Order: sequence, then C-alpha cells, then structure tokens
Amino acid sequence: MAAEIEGFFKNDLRDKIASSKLLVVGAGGIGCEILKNLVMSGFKDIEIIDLDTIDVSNLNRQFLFHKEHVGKAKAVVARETALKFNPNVEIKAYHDSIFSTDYGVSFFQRFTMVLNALDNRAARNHVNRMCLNAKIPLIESGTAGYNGQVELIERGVSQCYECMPKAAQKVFPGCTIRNTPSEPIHCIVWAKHLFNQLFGEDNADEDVSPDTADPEASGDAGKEALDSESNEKGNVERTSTKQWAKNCDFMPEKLFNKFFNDDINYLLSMSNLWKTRTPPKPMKFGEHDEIIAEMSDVASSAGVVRDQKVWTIAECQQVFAESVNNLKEQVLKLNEDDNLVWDKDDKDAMDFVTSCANIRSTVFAIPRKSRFDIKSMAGNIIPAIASTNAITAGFVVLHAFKVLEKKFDQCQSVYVRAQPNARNQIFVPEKFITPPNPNCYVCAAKPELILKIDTEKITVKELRDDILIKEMHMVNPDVMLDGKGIIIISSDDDETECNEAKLLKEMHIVDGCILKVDDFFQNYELTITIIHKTAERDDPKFEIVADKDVLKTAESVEEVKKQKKEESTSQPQPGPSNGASSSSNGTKAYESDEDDLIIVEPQSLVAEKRKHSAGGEDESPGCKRIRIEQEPTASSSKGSTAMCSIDDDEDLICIDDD
Ligand SMILES: Nc1ncnc2c1ncn2[C@@H]1O[C@H](COP(=O)(O)OP(=O)(O)OP(=O)(O)O)[C@@H](O)[C@H]1O
Ligand SMILES: [Zn+2]
Repeated sequence: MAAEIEGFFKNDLRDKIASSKLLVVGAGGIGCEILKNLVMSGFKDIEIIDLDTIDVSNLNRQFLFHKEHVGKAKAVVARETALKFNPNVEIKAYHDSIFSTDYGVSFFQRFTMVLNALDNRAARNHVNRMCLNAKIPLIESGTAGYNGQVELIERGVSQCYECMPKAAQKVFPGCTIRNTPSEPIHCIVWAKHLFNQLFGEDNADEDVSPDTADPEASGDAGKEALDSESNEKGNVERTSTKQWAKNCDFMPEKLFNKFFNDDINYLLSMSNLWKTRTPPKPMKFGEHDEIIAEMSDVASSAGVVRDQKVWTIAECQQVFAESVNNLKEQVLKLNEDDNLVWDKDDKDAMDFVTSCANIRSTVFAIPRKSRFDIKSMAGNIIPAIASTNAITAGFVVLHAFKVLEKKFDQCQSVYVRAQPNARNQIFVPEKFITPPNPNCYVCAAKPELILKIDTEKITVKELRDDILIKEMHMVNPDVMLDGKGIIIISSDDDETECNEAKLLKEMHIVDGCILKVDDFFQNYELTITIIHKTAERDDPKFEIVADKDVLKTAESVEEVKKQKKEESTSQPQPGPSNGASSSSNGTKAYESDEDDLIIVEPQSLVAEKRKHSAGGEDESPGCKRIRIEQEPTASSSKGSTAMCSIDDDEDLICIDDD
C-alpha cells in the first residue's frame, strides 16, 4: 500500500490517512475506482453505500464487479473485491439509499469526510445538505463521457452544490405532450408515459390521452368526437387506461386503434388546436402502403442494422404488436399489484417505445427516428468511459489528501476535458476556490427564496411533491404560513392530509405571503416569499428565484419590455426571462432525478474568453452553459445536454455525469 512505502507520503499525512474515517456514496463507475484508490492508499476505515444491484451493463467499467456478481448488491461486492486488494482495511457496506432516515446528520458526523460518486441531482443535493449540517467536507465528482469534474464542498470555504442554480432541465408542458407534439422528443416522452400507463406504475401526471383541459382548445373539446361511434369504443374509461387494456386482453390491434386512431380523432375535434398547426392524421392498425414480407427480420432480429435504420410504418406496427404481446406476458407473471419498470435495456420496453414514438411522430408529420437514437433520447444516455471515471476518482483521492492536510487553498475544482484547452491542458484546475454564494438558498446563514407561482392552479399537494420534494430536493417538509401560524403541510401525514387537494389560494397562500419551510431530516429551514403569477397554456406553473437581485433584474427587464411593447404595439411580447431560476409545469423530457451534474468551465478561462470576445453578452457569474445539440447522440453528451436551455452564451457548458 502506498502509505506503507517509506517516504511516499509525509509522516503527518500518512498518519492522517490511517486515522481518518471516510464515507463513499455510490459504488458505480466512479465509486468503485475511489474505493480501490482508498484501500491502495492506506485508508483504514471506510464505509460505502449504494442502493443498487449489479447489472451486466456495469461490467465493462466497474472493475470491482464480475459476471458472477450480477444481481448482487453493489456496495457489498465492491467491499469484498476491494478487501482482496488490501485485507487490512475496515470496510462497512450498506445496500441502501442515502435518503434513508437511518443516515441522519449524526450518521454523517461520524466521518472525517464524504466522497460522492453519485449519478443524480437529488441525491447530490441531499448529501450536500447533510454534510453542510454535519460540518464535514464533501468531495463531489461526476463524469460525462470524456468530461469529468471534482470539487470540494466545505462550509464557509467553497460553494456548496446548490450555490449556483443548475441549468433548468428541459421541461415539456403536458399539453404539448398530450395534444400538440411537434418534435420527436415529445413523442418519445409520450411513448414512455404510455408504457407506464399500460404496464408500469399508474401516474396521473403521465396521462397520455387528449387533454381536454387545454386552455387553447377552450370549450370546443371533442363534443362531436365523443358522440361518434369510434369514440364510444375508444375513449371510454379515459382515466383507467390499464384496466381498459386488461379488459381487452392487451390486443395490439385494439390498443393501436385507440391510441393512434380514436384518440387522434378526438384531438382533431378540438378544432382550435389546429387553426395554426398541421392537424394529425389518424392511423388504423394494418393501414400502410408497405410490404410486410420485406421487413420481417426487423421484428425478430437484433443488432446494429435493426437499431440504426429508421423503421417503416409497417415495421413499427409489427414491432408494436410483438412488444405488446411480450410485455403482456411479463405483466401476467407479476402479482396483481406489481408493475413493470421502464428500462432502456429491456428489449421489449425499448421496442415498444421506439414503435409507439415513431407511429405518433408519423401521425403528427414529425420525422421518425432510429431505435438507437430513440434509446439515447429516452434513456438519457451518454457512454460512460472507464478511463474518465478512473482519472476523476484519482483526483477525488488527491483532493482527499489535501483536505486531510487542511490545505483548502489547494482544493480548487478540477475539470477533466475531452480536448486540450488553449493552454494545452486536459486536466484544468480552477485558479481559486469559488467562495460560497451569500444568497444560496441552502448554505446561506438564513436561506430564503422567492417562488413565483400560480396560486390559483397549484394545490398544496403539488407544492409539496412537485416543488419542495421534486424540484427543491427536500425529503419530508413541514410548511407553515408565517404570521398566521397556520400549518399547511405537516411531515406527519395525517395532520394535514385534508389540505392536500386545496388550491394554495384556498389556504390563504397568496401574493406576498411568506412560508416557513422546515425539513427536520435535512435539518434545513427555508423562508419562501410567494409571488402570484397567472400561468397561461404552456407557461411554467412555478418559477424558483433563488436570488432577489436576479428577480429584480428579470422584472425590470420585463418592465422595460412591457413599456417597449406599449410604445410599439406591433411587437409580440417575449416570454419571461429565466434568470437564476428553474421552472416546471408538466412533463419532464428526461427523468428529473438522473444525470445532471453541471460541469462549469474554470472561471479564469471564462474571464479570459470574455476578454477576447468582442461586445460579449451580459455577464452573470457562476454557471455557464455551452450551446448544445438539441438532440444528443450516444456519442455526444448525455440527456441533459438536451435538457439545458440553449442560449447564445458560448461560455456556458452544461453536461451530465455518468
Ligand atoms: N440515493 C442513493 N443512495 C445510494 N446510492 C445511490 C443513490 N442514487 C444513486 N446511487 C448510486 O450511485 C451510483 C452511480 O454510479 P454510476 O453513475 O456509474 O451509475 P450506474 O447505475 O452504475 O451506471 P449507468 O447509470 O451508467 O448504467 C450507482 O451505483 C447508483 O446506484
Ligand atoms: Zn450554497
């Protein structure tokens, strides 16, 4: 072991390594490499946690796992294999989620430091908050293809994981997905939702049927179509798609005709929608001009050609029928209450989504895509590269040494790049540690933010589930209306269950109100000022503004725009400025909890670039995004490259981790 080689480490560091206690969160691509590095460096007391089991697709890069380990707990196997490198280490493995209430602040306080090797924003936010509370250093890391990043998070010394708003994940309004798709991704999201409606867990937010509440269709929704014969067959039981499908024994033809003919006819009857759009063309099962015989191999064969060619409509129909039959078989094997879980690596699930997305695309005159492209868009995929993980894990452990020596000034973030930069660097360090953002709604002394929200449309349940939990990554929040002492949401479910269905307005949460939010588990208190804003169709129903100054800027910009509009009435009003905020109003294109580490370019380089760019845009400190491809391929960046809003600021890069 390195620590045992005389002179390898200074004695002081060697002792600190031997006496420290580390927690590694995540035993995937980076986590396995970190664990191996730690045991080889001389660390003696390590705990590792991972909620997952080993999948065959992990084996090409997670070298602590072998074929015989498939199906076993990652943390447990990682421990066993790491002990073979160095048996003189205490390693404790937990096969569990870090969100479990077993791992509260006192659990974290037992460690000298925590090393994150996660793959999703929710868990990263959570560990960030726990380490801030426990007052222990956290080393955060992530990779995306050839890019990687390592940063230190130390209360009062550096930015925390939430100091800078992450690029908003691209959100698609429910109306677009259900009524008026215009891009392949809209149809892919719809097809994933359809999978869940038919075979997975029922989720009211993922309804695939025409949205009659669409304000743009106002009033004319489908009366005519509802009366028609086809709708009597197709559109009944709109709320229980799964039951309806079970009743017709998942017959592919019936399912097909409901979703691609009857529902489309229903949509056509919402005539307001088609005044400025190309109306969709309903399609019935078996209706196509193509010769089935020529493509029989597509349904049955596997391999590159099948994945990379764009299937004809006849092929899509054939694959649809086959995948429905196979998924039905899978569902029938489950207990009554169990469901299938959509998985990009499940052949039938992926075939189903590819065929459905392409059929819907054709109905709406949108170009079809290959299975390969759809998989990368639906599965949010970027190839994970073993060497990037290894290099990044190496930097994590080098940072850990510096933290042990309390050399925080040497713990600048490090970026692993795909290409050498202008200074011929592949590993690019920041010049300085970026200090905490005094307005951060997590690590500031008194965290607060502004929530612009449609108080007449959002319910208390949506406030809790979609905003506080999903968007702001709390675990079990209590909410009180300040000044009035009214408890709106209690973490003790029963107490406030009766409030859940009420609109915020009905609970007296209106413009100017202040909410006191407290997440006991995360030991996190937040003050939220409510600003009411009426959300029109496709508008976000809420917007989180973490920095009041940004809000002021955004509002003054809008004010100026408004005045300009009044001055010249011919100009259409642009949408609201996004500023340092994130927003959501419906269906996320990609799973919100996955793959969204933002990797920023070193500030120094950005400053340099800005100097060189003639007449640059307004400067906003912190997070920078690059212009990104709208539809990532597997070889470009993972999903959230497509999630990032695309703007003209060339200094911004935003990529995911693996
Ligand atoms: N809440 C959590 N608690 C504990 N471990 C988590 C949590 N969320 C994610 N993880 C783990 O973090 C690890 C991240 O590793 P990695 O990015 O290599 O993902 P993977 O699932 O192994 O690979 P891929 O996503 O590329 O198939 C995973 O093993 C995952 O199970
Ligand atoms: Zn912060």
